[in-house]
Amino acid sequence: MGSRNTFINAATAAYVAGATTWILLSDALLPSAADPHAAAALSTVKGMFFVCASAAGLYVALRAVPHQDANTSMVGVAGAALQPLSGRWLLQTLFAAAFTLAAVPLQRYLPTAGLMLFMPCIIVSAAIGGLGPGALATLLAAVLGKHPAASDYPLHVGMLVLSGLLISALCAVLRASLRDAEINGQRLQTTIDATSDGLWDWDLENRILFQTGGVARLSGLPEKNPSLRRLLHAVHRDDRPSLLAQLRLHLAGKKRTIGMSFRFVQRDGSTVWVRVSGRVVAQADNGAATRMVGTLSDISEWRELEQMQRDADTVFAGTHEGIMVVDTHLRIERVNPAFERITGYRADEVVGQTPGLLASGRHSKAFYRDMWTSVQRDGFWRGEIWNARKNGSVYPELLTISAVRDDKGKADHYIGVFSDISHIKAHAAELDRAANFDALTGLPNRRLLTDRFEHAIQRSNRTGKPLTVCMLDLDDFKDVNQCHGKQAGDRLLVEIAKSLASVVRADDTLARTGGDEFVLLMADIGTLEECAQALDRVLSAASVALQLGSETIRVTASVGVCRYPDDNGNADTLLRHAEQAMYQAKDDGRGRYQLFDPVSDRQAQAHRQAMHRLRHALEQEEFRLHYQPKVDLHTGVLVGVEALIRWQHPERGLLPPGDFLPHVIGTQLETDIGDWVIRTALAQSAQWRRQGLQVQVSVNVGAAQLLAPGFSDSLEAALAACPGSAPGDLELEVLETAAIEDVSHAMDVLHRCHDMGVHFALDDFGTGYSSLTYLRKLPVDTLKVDQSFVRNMLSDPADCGIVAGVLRMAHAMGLQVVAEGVETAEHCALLSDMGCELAQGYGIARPMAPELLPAWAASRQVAAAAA
Ligand SMILES: Nc1nc2c(ncn2[C@@H]2O[C@H](COP(=O)(O)OP(=O)(O)OP(=O)(O)O)[C@@H](O)[C@H]2O)c(=O)[nH]1
Repeated sequence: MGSRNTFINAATAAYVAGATTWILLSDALLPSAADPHAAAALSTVKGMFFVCASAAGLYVALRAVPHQDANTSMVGVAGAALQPLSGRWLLQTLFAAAFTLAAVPLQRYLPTAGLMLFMPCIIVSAAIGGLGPGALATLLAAVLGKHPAASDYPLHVGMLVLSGLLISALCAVLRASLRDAEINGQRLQTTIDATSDGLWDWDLENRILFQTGGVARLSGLPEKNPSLRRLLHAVHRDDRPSLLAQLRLHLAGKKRTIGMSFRFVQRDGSTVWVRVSGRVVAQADNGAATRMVGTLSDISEWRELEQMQRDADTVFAGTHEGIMVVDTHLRIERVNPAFERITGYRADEVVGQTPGLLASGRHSKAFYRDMWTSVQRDGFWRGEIWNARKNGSVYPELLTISAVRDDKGKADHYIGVFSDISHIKAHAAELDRAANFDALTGLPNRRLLTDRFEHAIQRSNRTGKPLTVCMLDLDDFKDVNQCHGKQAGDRLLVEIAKSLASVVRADDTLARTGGDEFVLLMADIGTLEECAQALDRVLSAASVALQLGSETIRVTASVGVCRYPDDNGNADTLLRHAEQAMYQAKDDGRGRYQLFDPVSDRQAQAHRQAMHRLRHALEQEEFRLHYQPKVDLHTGVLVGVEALIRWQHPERGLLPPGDFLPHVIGTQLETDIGDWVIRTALAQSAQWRRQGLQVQVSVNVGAAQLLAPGFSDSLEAALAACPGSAPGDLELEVLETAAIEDVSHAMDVLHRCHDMGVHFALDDFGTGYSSLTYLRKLPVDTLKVDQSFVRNMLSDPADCGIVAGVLRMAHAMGLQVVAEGVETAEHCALLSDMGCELAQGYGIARPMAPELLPAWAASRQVAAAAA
């Protein structure tokens, strides 16, 4: 404000002085005019010059008048910015001096001009250099100007000095103002350039939009000064209507300012959030807005922060985890709704309190100390903790405490996030129960038993006291289910479990390991006598009675027992031994206990190994079939062969069936080997047929094989797989004892096979007890008289009588008879005399390899022909 007034005063004074000096000095020129016309013209020129000069001066002065709001405090800054200008003062001073001195000689040529001659020098020096050079030029003009004799010369000098100084002062002020204006302009530009914001100035009358580079930059438009229309076009389609609505409201005077956030869409499709603020600053007489100014700010970062804050607030409020913010004095600052839900405390009840409010009393002070130590050291702690709700109930939570650090790494506050894991714990307990305990009786199951077993063994090792392992299996429990229903069976199992639990000690383990199977681990039973007493208690507990209405159900149990460390194996071995002993107890009559016997265990082991080796032999095709001829006793001609299995053992050579077959009797392997024998015999029969030798092959079929499900189907398949042989070529020799094991089933199978064309012989006839009625129903074609009768028939009349009886009976039933065990020619002769048609035995031929049979058969043919 000060500089503005100073300027106006100086400009006015300079005008007064300059104009007066001009009038005085220029009027002195008039007498030099030759005539009155020339004087009048000169006066006109002089006046015009004055008008032009004063107009130019007025224009410069008005333009240079400092703005009313100019901030004088910035002059200092501007001075600094214009430092280079002040370095020129010497040059300007020298110029002023030289320019003024140059005018001195001109006085001689323009004597009438007088001191006026120096006015341009003064004005130029003042304009270029300001007060200093202007004053110097004035001084030099006053001192060096020619001294005319005119009486008013002192007045002229005085006017020159006064106007020179005023012009210099005016120029100085003018320069300072110009400098200020330039500095302010630069400052404004620097400020605008320094911010990413933009300024805009909208001339509504002329529809012109002035704007700084920031506006164009934020709008993402390529042109430097985009039009209002273009700008609005760059505004996001969704934001444009509200922006225009605001603008309209403001222009209509219904809103004091505009201020809103919106998005500019950039050329790559991304958006930039900006905030516009502005207002009308000028209005026409009718109140219509003529000018609006405002700013446009980049608020992308702010929006991002705002979004993050909003997200954080949403998480804080909406998460299922409880959150508490604690200050460095461990006072709760803030909690979220989930905290209130989980703990039952309202926010206003806990803010200002310490988290100790939630302590359940289940953790020691050391626990909390360690927890906070790790928060301080590592920045966080995570773990399970038991806390108490407002209602006093204690619950487990999974808690994470994180330290929030400031710029210097010092903890600013702490955030605790926790979730109530009661349901997870309950679920885990439930899973644990399901995984480790039997659902029906609640006793440990096999899985938990394994764990307890290890501990029991370790404990026995520690204490030196034996561990008694019992496996208990209820006898004929199936019958309970069948007679009384499964529910009754269940109830009995529960009763027995309870009863057994009541006779074992706390340290002992009672587990249910199967349907009606329990395992007992009893520690601290020293002598065998004590053991026997304990087992008697167990047996009597197992036969507890269950009252079902008027009925009483009761079962006995068989218990197998082994004792560690006498039986020094691991848990699996001990269980296996107890199980073997249990089966032994069952075999010995049930309702008793049996100590494990290592000898029978070794036999069982040997049996398992043999089975394994035999299975391998079958897979590796180590079995062979040898064939023993059957001949017609009258002609001596070969009529059939009996296939007999051998094992071509890689190390032990050819083994007879008695060395290996007993191991497989009654097992699946017996059936598998039997199937192999049938397939091989059929293939061999087909091969002989191709060689011109038609001979019936007999195959022994064991009871297990015959009665196994699907026997007739597999036989049919074997016959179909061997088209070169006829079903009549195959005879199955069935033991009499096998045929009577399950009569109706055997009968069924035999009939089905017989229908396929397969022949049957009843082997070892006479050793069983089959009734004649039953024998008649069997579809057998041949009876084989057991060799025990044949062998002794020569010496034992009783055996001879049996053979004769069998022969008579067979003939009466229309059956063939084959005598086995024929060892001598006398046997053959006697049998033949008795009417027996067929015979086999060492006296006729030993079993032989298949490739030898054709030659043997041929030799018999030759002998028969010769006879
Ligand atoms: N009620 C009931 N019966 C079960 C349960 N689990 C298995 N069983 C039956 O228990 C019986 C066990 O039979 P086994 O042990 O093989 O035979 P057993 O009749 O006891 O004869 P031995 O053991 O030879 O004395 C079977 O019939 C199973 O179906 C169960 O949870 N509840």
